[in-house]
Amino acid sequence: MSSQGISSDQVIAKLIEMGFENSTVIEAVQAVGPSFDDAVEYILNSRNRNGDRVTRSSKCRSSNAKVLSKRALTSSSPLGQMRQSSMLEHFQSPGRPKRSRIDVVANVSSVSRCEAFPTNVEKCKQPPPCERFYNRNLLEPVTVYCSQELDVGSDWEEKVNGLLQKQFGYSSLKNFQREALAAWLDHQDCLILAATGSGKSLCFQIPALLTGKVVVVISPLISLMHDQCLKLAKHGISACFLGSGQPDSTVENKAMKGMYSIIYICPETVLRLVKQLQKLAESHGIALFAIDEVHCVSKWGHDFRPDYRRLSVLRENFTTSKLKFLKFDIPLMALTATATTQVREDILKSLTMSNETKIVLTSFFRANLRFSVKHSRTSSPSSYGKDFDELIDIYVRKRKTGEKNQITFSRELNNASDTSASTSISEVDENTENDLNDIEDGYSDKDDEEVNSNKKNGSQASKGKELSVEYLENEADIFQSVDDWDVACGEFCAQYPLQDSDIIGSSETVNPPERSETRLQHISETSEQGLTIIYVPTRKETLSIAKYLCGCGINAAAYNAALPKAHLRQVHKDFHENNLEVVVATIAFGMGIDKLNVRRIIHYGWPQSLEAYYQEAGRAGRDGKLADCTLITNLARVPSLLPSKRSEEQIKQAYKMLSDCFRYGMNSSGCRAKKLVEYFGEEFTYEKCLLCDVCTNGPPEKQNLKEDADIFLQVIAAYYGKNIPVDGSYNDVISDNEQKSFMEKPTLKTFISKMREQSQKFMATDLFWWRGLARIMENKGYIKEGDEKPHVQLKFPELTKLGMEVLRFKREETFYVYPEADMLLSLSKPKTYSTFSDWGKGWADPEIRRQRLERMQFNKKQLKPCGSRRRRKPRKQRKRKSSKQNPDMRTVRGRIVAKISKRYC
Ligand SMILES: Nc1ncnc2c1ncn2[C@@H]1O[C@H](COP(=O)(O)OP(=O)(O)OP(=O)(O)O)[C@@H](O)[C@H]1O
Ligand SMILES: [Mg+2]
Repeated sequence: MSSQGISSDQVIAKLIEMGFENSTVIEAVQAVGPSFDDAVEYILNSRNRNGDRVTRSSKCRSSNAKVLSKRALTSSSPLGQMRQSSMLEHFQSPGRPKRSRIDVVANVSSVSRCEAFPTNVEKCKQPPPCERFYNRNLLEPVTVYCSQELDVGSDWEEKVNGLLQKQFGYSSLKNFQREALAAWLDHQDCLILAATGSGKSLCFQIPALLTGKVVVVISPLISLMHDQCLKLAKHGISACFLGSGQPDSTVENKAMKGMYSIIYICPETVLRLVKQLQKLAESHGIALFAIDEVHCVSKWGHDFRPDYRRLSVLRENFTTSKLKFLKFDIPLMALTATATTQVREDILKSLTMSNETKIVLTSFFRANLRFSVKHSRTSSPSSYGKDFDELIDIYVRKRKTGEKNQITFSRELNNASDTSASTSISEVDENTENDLNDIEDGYSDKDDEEVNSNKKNGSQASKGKELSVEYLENEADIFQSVDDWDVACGEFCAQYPLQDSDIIGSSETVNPPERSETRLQHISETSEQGLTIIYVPTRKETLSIAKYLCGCGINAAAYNAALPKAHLRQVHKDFHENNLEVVVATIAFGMGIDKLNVRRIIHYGWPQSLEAYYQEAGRAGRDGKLADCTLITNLARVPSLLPSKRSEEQIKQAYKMLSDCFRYGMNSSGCRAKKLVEYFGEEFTYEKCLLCDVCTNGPPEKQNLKEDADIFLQVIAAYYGKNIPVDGSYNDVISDNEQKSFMEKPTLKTFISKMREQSQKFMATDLFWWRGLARIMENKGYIKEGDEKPHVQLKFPELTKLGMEVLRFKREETFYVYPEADMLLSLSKPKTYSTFSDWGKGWADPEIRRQRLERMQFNKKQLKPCGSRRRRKPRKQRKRKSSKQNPDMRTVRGRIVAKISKRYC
């Protein structure tokens, strides 16, 4: 026993735990006796005695060692709880003969990353810089010297795998992770495009563990940073996050002193801390800059953050030319799960990533996700009962009796949605009554989607609030600020020992895709109910749906950026601790969040893009088990662009993205997973996913729509006065004198009225049929949008050259196509009268007319008290406006036909 009251064995054990070599420790204890301080001193001095390199930081070594030894003796937690994985353990092959000892120190000014890692991953010529240990309470960095020269060699991967196993509990790296790490070892910039839940985070976490240098991760949301830090801490890795506008700079100061292995930071803060980060690079070394969710860089992406665009400062300020102590530019690693080819190019350019940037691309396909699309009105609480019946069944009816339901919907939030709830009962009838009219409204003459959106949101706005773009923007959570929580920063110290329960995921997390049916055998179903996230477009809907579900006995909570920050944190906490069953959220929730047992994602209403949709759907099934991604939306309504500040260019792009999303929903014949991955530019190697609604139910029957297509082409050609030339040389560009002014341009609806007028057969064919057919004909290249302004759905159809040729030469004998979702919907609409003319004739009978008028009067009266006047008014306005725009409406016949057809539809 020493004077400090510990035995030689205890000192040896502690020193070994700290990562010192066995033989070195024994030698030291034999030399100085059972004194922890002296043994550390002895080991450190022995290196100097051996004539190893001494550098600046060696001056503070002994004080650091003292701090460490003091902590080791006083800390109640075992030392092991403070340490990160030892470089030695990962690089030294067992039984390998010892090499000369090298004193490696914290000052990395003389030790570049290349010294720690070879350029060609064949041979490591230099040792790694150092390993740092952290005291959980003091968070003092302590330099521990690696006593052996490293030889990473070609088996670096095995060593990383060992580290993976120990630190994370994973058996091996995935292929794309291996590629990304190899690029980083080679000092290359790297753009990683891999599916949601594939494990991208590991690509930037491993470098921190390997080098002992700091990894700086740029992340868009505090909740995401928090989530990742928490996970790292559980895996024994110290991390912190730095948001913007922090009143207390303690964590930031510690971070800039290199006290955390991984620093999560928002883009604004990176821009502010460039100088400090340069100092950090000099004092401790920065292994890499990771830009997570890098699609936020791109204006063409779905979640553009202007500050992300300024991240080119990373390339400008952390190069060898700028920082003389660097031997290589600090590599950039950019990661995302949702980037189209255009977005990828924009990322590379905006971040000024090197020309040799390695692009690591994996399949975007998530084999265990079951995609489907369903139709619903979704516009009011009256739809909830039908739409969430299955969900209620899952959570409530099947729940074991006696289990107490915990309602997490707070009183204040409850009050917020009272308005919508109070109208729900009276709206049921009204909605049923007006269903068809409402559907027709979805494509009105005043069909500017943005305007429609304002109208829609406006009707949802709380009473007393003025309807303004700002208010609507506020309503929709279009742009999520980084400060989504009530904390600006936080630190997470490594926690040891690792519990089994802490090891999240397994090597089976993502099943490698395989061919055809055998693939499905790997996807296990689970009986657990798991969690559900319902994504809705507006904040108000988060509240009303959460309230509805709570009323049904589900543990549901609302999440949107306008709710109190403390509530948002609580929801996150409850979500992670499985205290919630359903989170009803705007886009503010979920990006990057890794929760294994999310069993279903429901999009209730149109998402704004397929990127957003796929990103949000990607929260499901991260345990590799079967999970559902359902889009429930009003297929009869053309989706609208939620208001936001956009440049003209961005508006065009936003419409394009929305239109792609709309077409995804309308698709009735192609595998949904295939559509999604192909959207991201991937060639889908399987024929189908075998899981989605289209794969399982099969496509609808093909129909020969030759006659429909012909009349459609004819009325367009007739309008533009096109005498079909004999040689079929129709020019796409309408000459100046033929070109009508914007206001005069006929809309799709105008052409539909013409077709109804001209053909007995098509008199009763409704809008959705033609709308769907117009899309199909547009895809075939027969017609095109004639307006310069972008639209989600073709609005001003014009003939193309091909369309003209088809018409002129009657090239196609048949026109077999799969009717799309809205076309099928129009077929399924209940029709009171067997034919349109039957219904029309009814007006001629005085008794029938009297009854109908009475009913209309009655309905009008009924609608007034339940707030439907707001809904009716715009319809009247539209009629007036349309009569100005549409010459047909000026004639009595035109008006009657339009009125009757509207009533019918
Ligand atoms: N090598 C590996 N072996 C097994 N599982 C792994 C491996 N790497 C990562 N994982 C698992 O992958 C899961 C998802 O990881 P991560 O959060 O990094 O995904 P991501 O690709 O960033 O997804 P997102 O795009 O949604 O942010 C983790 O919970 C982890 O369990
Ligand atoms: Mg991620």
